[in-house]
Amino acid sequence: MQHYEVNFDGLVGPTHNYAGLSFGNVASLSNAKSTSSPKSAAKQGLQKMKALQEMGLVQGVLAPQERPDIYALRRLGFHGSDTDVLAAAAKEAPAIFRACCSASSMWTANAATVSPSADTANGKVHFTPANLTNKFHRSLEPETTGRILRAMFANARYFEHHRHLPDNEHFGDEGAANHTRFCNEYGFAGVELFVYGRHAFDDSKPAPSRYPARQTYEASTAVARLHGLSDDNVVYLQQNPAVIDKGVFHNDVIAVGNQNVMFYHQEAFIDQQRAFAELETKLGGSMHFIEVPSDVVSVEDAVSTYLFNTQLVTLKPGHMVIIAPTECQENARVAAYLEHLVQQNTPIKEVRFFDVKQSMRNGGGPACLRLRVALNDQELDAVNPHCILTDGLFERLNKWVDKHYRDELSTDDLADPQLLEESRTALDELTQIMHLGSVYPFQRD
Ligand SMILES: N=C(N)NCCC[C@H](NC(=O)CCC(=O)O)C(=O)O
Repeated sequence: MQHYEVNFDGLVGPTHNYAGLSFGNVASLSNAKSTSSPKSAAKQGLQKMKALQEMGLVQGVLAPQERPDIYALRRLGFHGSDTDVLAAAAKEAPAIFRACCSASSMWTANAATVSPSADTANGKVHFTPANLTNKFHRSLEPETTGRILRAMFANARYFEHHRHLPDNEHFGDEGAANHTRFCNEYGFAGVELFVYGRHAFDDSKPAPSRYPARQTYEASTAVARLHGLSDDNVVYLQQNPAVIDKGVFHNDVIAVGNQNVMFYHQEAFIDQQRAFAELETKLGGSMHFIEVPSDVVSVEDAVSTYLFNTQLVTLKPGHMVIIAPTECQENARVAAYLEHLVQQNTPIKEVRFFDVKQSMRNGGGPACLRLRVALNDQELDAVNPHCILTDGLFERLNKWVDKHYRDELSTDDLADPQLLEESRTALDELTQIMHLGSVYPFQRD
């Protein structure tokens, strides 16, 4: 049997904009109110997907969500026609309105936590959409995420879907951005590392003081229980609160893992020695722990370049490639470190750079844009085939973007009723291209 790690990248939605919504995410705040380009954002994402497909990897696509979220605005008391709702919300509550327009579902590392069948008690692939409670604009995502995932992974023989955790910060869950699966081979049972920012039910434990810790220990343990993981294949590790306070709002901003490689910054964790020893013992194989020292790359450089928000993909046994944003190339210290890294005797042999600047300006690097799902070939056959990138789908999606997306969008444009119409028309067509059925609220009224 063959095994694959499939990356499902988020397709950037038609309302991609910079509204400065994410306190604790340095890029989001510093680019607030600048003009975005939804068209180039979507195309940059598609180019990355195509490049990975051309490297011989199986590449998937995850559909964006409907925005502006008229339904959220109606729940908040705005009423009348859709145009009335948009106008009143934009005028009376502009900050809430902008939050309801975010295209943040593009960062599919936050869509869900996924456990491959080799790790779970019932031998199925398990999915739990992330509740994303820490940010209002992101808390609007989980219901539709759940519907889209069910439309992509529909076969109950292979796939099990859970409801997102209770919508409360005690169970704040940010999905795969804080979850890394290690294994010797994708098809073998692995060890799932859950990284959390704070304990919600124990105030005596360390926590950041400036910026929020979005993922709680209690959320991580709940997901592990839902997925039927055993104590023998789970490790928990706390993020260093000091780096959260420097802008590391998810673990994937300071660490990335693949198979038996853990690439991370010296200051990423607390109690790392215990956790790494446990990880190695539970994996029953030898791990490569590649630590980047602070005097070579500072946390600030890691945050501004997204050195760790890179994808680490295996092209052939023992040959991994880092998929990095061009920001890493533009920073002399980070570029020099990467050049040095590929000459060391580790499985990381190459670096390839990609321009995902439209996403980076909101704090989303290459790793944020993808959700990893390890599958065997029977499971892959059971995935909705219209969500797997082929040359044909790539071409079709590019044409679809050209037809429906704006070249430029400012936050003032978000109240334009025409934008809502354009977004719905685009998504309606997309559900036909990707055979998703009626996953969006406007299709279900
Ligand atoms: N690291 C991972 N896995 N994901 C990155 C998510 C970026 C996202 N940015 C935003 O939501 C900004 C939207 C705005 O400001 O308009 C966030 O902070 O949740």
